[in-house]
Amino acid sequence: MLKASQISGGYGEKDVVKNVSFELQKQEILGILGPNGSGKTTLMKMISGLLPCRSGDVSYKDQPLSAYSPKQLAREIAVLPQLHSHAFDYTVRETVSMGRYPHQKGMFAPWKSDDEKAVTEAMQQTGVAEFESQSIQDLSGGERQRVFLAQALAQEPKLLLLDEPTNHLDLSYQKQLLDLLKEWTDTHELTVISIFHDLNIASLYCDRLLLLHEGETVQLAEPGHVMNKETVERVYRARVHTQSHPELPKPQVTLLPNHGHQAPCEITKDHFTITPDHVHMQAPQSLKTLSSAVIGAGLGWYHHFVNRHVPMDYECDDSYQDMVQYANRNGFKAADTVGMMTAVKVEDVVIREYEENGLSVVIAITAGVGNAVDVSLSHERDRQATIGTINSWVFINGKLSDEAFIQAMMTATEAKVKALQNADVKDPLTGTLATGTSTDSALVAATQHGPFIQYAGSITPLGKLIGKGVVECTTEAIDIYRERKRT
Ligand SMILES: Nc1ncnc2c1ncn2[C@@H]1O[C@H](COP(=O)(O)OP(=O)(O)OP(=O)(O)O)[C@@H](O)[C@H]1O
Repeated sequence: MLKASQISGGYGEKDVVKNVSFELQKQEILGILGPNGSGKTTLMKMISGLLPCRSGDVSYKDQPLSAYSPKQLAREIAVLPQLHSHAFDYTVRETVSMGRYPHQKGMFAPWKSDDEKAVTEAMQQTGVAEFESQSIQDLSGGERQRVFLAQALAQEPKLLLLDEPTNHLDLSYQKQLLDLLKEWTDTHELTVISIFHDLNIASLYCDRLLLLHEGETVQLAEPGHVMNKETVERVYRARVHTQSHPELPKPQVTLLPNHGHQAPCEITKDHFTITPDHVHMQAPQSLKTLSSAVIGAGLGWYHHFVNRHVPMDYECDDSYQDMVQYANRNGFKAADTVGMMTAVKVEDVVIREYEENGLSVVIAITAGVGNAVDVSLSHERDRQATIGTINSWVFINGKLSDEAFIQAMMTATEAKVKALQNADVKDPLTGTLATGTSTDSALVAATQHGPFIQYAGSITPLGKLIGKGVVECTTEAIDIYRERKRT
């Protein structure tokens, strides 16, 4: 399709774009990224033939751009430049209709049904049909942007060149526009080159990214290769964190600002309140949390931690909503709360502090073992899970890496299993040693201040504290539970 071979060019004596090469695949979306002034717009002008290349060449369908007349080129390639504030006093329909000019033969060519169809379809798909009789001067920046996109689409190009198309668009229209472009690459065999400032949007929608720095190619590859922490930090001179998108295998970049760091704090037993209804730990500030709770599950930052007592026969179609309402009713905002449930009496919770070598943790366990399960034989059971739960909370005064969070969870789970073995808890169905109950839940939360803790496996300093603490607290909680059952 379009091929740029070692192109250099710019303004005056200076080369702004230096030795850039790429070959477009048909129907792909290629994103051009780079900091301000890195030469993105200049490159786009060179690709579209607006600015000549000082060296190298651009070809389209194996012919140099110069071999095409402007009208021939306009039938193949549409350009949507950055939106400018000035606009002529045309109606939306008139503006979109101008996109048909390259397809018309002669100055006074008749308006054909193909033209009408292309204009109507483009206006409908970009959501501007409702404004068709209005002057584009009376539209908002985002609406105007969509009108010019409609004009470019009405042109029915094979290649669309866009300069920051989502500028001025709200979240919903950004998504609509890019979903539409993606769809057109399939349905209309469209190929797209687009400049983006938003790395995350570019990563989500582009097949490949061309990252520029001072006019040179840093990388030309799939988003997963281009959007790595080191490259982005070096080129954009900003601290970032990269992680994967929650639904797609596409990297996403988060800025790490200099401000907003929380003051140091330390979790102690004093932060816990115990009522007949729940155990509540209110942290002095949000804690980074990994949990399998009913609400606030997964990784996040939370302020309130609630272990709620529910009756043995608790049944609810939507325990998530039930827990949200419970949190809100009790004055903990659900969005700021990790909430678990247990049928055991919550005043039997065992809470202890452990400290060694400058590390400290607080562990809180409620244990009911009526539904104990041997996980190695659970495939033989057909009973539904009922409430009878070991809820394990591990609060860490320290700054954990992601791997330390996961290892802390593993270590706490291994320690829980060991406590069950020590207490000789059996799966009532199989008569074998239990490894947990059918509805156990676990939480690891950290202040993210103080010593940096990279690992939390069983033989690390933190792992040793968690192992000892969880075994001791779980063992005691099981003893209390059994004592209550006996009396
Ligand atoms: N018409 C021009 N005449 C002279 N220099 C120009 C002209 N247009 C751009 N430049 C310069 O060329 C360099 C690259 O500009 P360009 O607009 O291509 O960057 P960009 O990556 O698109 O930037 P931005 O992200 O800010 O839009 C800049 O230093 C700019 O000042």
